[in-house]
Amino acid sequence: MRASLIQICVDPAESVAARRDRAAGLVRERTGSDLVVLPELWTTGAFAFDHFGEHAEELRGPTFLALSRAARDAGVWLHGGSIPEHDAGGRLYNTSLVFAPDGTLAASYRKIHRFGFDQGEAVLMGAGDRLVTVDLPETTLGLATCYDLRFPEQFRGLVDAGAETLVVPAGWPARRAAHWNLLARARAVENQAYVLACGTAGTHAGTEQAGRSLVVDPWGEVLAEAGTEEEILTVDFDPATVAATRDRFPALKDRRLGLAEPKEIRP
Ligand SMILES: NC(=O)CCC(=O)C(=O)O
Repeated sequence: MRASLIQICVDPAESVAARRDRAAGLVRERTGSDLVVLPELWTTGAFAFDHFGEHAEELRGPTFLALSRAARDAGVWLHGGSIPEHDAGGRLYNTSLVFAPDGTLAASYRKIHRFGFDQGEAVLMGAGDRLVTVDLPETTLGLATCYDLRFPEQFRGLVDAGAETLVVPAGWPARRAAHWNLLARARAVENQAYVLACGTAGTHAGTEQAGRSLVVDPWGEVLAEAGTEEEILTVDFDPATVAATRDRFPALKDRRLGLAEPKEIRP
């Protein structure tokens, strides 16, 4: 299976409309890949909180249409990264869109863990409450977005739902690049799954982006890693390695669920 991660540069000097056209063009050039992945909130920038409302779209808005056509033209599965979505009531969500090769929407996923503590995304956007997997002919994708990477229970839930390839679009900042790499590898090792982690390049809202997109195999080996600039990372991987790894080293079978609550021990 061939995956291409488009680590696009989010530069405030480029308009959202221009970046949308450019991203669609980059997807069209990936004919021959099975799966193409874009990062989190690449239209606005994940840290451009002040612009979330201005650039929010209904689910089937301009970015949806551009990505749907690009997926169809390229004949690829497309994880279109995420958009700032507004629902009918005007509530915002950080929503990922996955398209089938005929351009139809295969799945959408609203980011569950919002970043910012009491600021930014955490107060501006609503939280998703649904784990999402997507069946491709070769593998089952499990969806998560950026800050979700810090919450292993979400990934275990995806694995329990059948996920073998965990896809994580992100807008991860450069100052925590070491966490990005470590957490992506940890999620791959503990879940014995592929991790496709696609970030952005550039600096927006004063936040330098890490780039450093990576693909990790179920044994924790980094198959490919991008630099810090705009780049397309293309990797061939064998989805059958997930089952082979889980058979050879069946740690997932040794889980101890439903343990008793800790007892208070008095001296
Ligand atoms: N957009 C994000 O979710 C950023 C997450 C982040 O910076 C971190 O977890 O660190």
